[in-house]
Amino acid sequence: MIDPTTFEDVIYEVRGRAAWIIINRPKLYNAFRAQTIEELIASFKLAADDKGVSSVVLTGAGDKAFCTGGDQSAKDGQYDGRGIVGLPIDELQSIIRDIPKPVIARINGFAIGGGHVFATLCDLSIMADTAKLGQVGPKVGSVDAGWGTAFLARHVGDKKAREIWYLNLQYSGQEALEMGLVNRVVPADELDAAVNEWTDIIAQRSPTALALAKRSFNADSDNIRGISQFGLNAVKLFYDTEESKEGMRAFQEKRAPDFHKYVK
Ligand SMILES: CC(C)(COP(=O)(O)OP(=O)(O)OC[C@H]1O[C@@H](n2cnc3c(N)ncnc32)[C@H](O)[C@@H]1OP(=O)(O)O)[C@@H](O)C(=O)NCCC(=O)NCCSC(=O)c1cc(O)c2ccccc2c1O
Repeated sequence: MIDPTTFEDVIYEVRGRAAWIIINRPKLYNAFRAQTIEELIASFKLAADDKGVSSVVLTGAGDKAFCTGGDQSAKDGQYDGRGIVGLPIDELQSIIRDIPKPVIARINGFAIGGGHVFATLCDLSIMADTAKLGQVGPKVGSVDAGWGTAFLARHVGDKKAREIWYLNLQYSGQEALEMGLVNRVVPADELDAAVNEWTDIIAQRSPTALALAKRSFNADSDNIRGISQFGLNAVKLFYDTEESKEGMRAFQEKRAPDFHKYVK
């Protein structure tokens, strides 16, 4: 039996017909550690099993960040929990796809690194005009190869996905909208109203039709799950290298990383 009141890193609330799953580590810009991922998985299981819930909202606490990916202060090579890289990140990514209910990313601030991948995986994304999206993997010695790369390219096109991963720029709501990465951009103070409007509409729709539509969209990209598993196993080896650790240390020490000696 999952008891969300015992969660430390995640707030789980049912608001009307929508389950709100809120990453609650605002001081760390809602970066995740292993425990956060476990609580997120548990939250999605609760939402999946609750017949009163017709959609899920994934978001971050506060106004600074949606999620900025793996907690670099909890990482020394691998992360600190179970799973291939010390995070059951693949289980969480799978449940976002497999839950037979639409998942809406409420992008209230930075969606960076693994947070960017979550936003990519959600069925729909509504973004505040003050928020920013971007990838940092090659800047910090990491990569989410699969959902983060190949699935991103399905949304924004191959060239744009490569730009996002190779240059690690940050993109505004308007740019994210233009590249097809989000569905809607609204003023920050209208974000909740926009999310509620969509969860209310979804609550009126046939749950079975929605579940079948979601499964059919997923079927066309399910091969990426295999790429993702392969990528995760490769990243596990990468995390133990000095090259990857240089990226992580540079972020922690607030300096630019020096990767020059690793050029192939
Ligand atoms: C989000 C930022 C662009 C914000 O920059 P800004 O300059 O505005 O603010 P600060 O950098 O000073 O950040 C404020 C404050 O928050 C802390 N913080 C932010 N992000 C993190 C984080 N991820 N971990 C720990 N702490 C964080 C920061 O240290 C500051 O704290 P102070 O105490 O000093 O005030 C910028 O912060 C940024 O780029 N953050 C992201 C950094 C990052 O490296 N993210 C992880 C990338 S790797 C990853 O997420 C990942 C995800 C996956 O899904 C994977 C799957 C498979 C394999 C690998 C994966 C993987 O590696």
